[in-house]
Amino acid sequence: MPLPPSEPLLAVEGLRVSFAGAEAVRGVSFDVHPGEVLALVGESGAGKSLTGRALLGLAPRGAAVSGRVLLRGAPVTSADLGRRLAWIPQDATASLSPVHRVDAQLAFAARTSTGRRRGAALAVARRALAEVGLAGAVASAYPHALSGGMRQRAVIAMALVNGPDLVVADEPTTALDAERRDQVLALLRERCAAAGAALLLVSHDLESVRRHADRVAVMYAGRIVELGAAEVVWGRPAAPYTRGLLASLPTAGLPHRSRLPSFEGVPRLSAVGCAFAPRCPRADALCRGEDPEPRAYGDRLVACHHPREAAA
Ligand SMILES: Nc1ncnc2c1ncn2[C@@H]1O[C@H](COP(=O)(O)OP(=O)(O)OP(=O)(O)O)[C@@H](O)[C@H]1O
Repeated sequence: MPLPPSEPLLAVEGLRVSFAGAEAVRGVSFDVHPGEVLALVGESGAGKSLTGRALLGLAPRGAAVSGRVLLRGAPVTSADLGRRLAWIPQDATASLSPVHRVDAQLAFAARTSTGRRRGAALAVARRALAEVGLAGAVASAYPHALSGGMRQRAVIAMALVNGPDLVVADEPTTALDAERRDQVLALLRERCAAAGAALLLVSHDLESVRRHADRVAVMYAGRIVELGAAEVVWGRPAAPYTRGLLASLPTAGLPHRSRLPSFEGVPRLSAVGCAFAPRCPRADALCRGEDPEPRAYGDRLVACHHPREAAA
């Protein structure tokens, strides 16, 4: 069912994930719109994967999760996973079963969550595989007979086999070299667009995100610090953390002296104030005393007491 442009496909509201009282995701809110590519970026440990997993109901054992996740206005349930919501985990190709043919594995996915009959499910599976360029003998091979790139395509076909509204892909290309990474992401984006599915891309690969995302949410220490259209956030970052993150790109074109001089140290999670304050060149007493809430700053959201737009 098509949605009015203003109504989000997915609404994440105040998502929190903690382990034994220690919060790893600290009140994350964002929307995903139909058909868009939204990237969650940030350095290792920022809480990107946990956010992606928790919103699908796949938080690891021992995690306490709170907040609301609405799909087309209704709370997400376990029945949505594999049907309206698809998940491409890190190292997804390793999750293909070595003892079943690729088309049979997709057919299984197309049967269990939809109630299709065996023959219909196999036809759907083969069509999904053909759409990513895996047809004939390749489609009915065992995973070990396929190249790494072919297995990646099979994983994309598997995610899309039931026509989901949203695909959540967690670092889908980490194991690949830069050129293959880009090809796989381009294929993933193209197939999602063709199927009318939105894509939530969890990634620390900033170069790929620059090319493939419509919007970007930058995470730091369990919070979103900046969220907006990719060309806005990448072209004119406003949060000091985003600017530092982009300066770490070799192609960002910033003179070395304009890079964040204090991009060292660790986030401050237990104390009051902004978690980035110990590393931030703009931090003052307000930053050390009060954690900034996300608020509108021009055409984006920024959680910073002293946002300042700067050319990247
Ligand atoms: N099962 C777990 N038990 C305890 N802490 C966890 C668990 N999973 C994640 N964490 C903690 O939560 C924080 C966020 O983890 P997460 O995997 O979301 O980071 P990330 O931003 O995806 O990083 P990366 O890019 O390295 O995957 C980390 O500090 C991590 O130590």
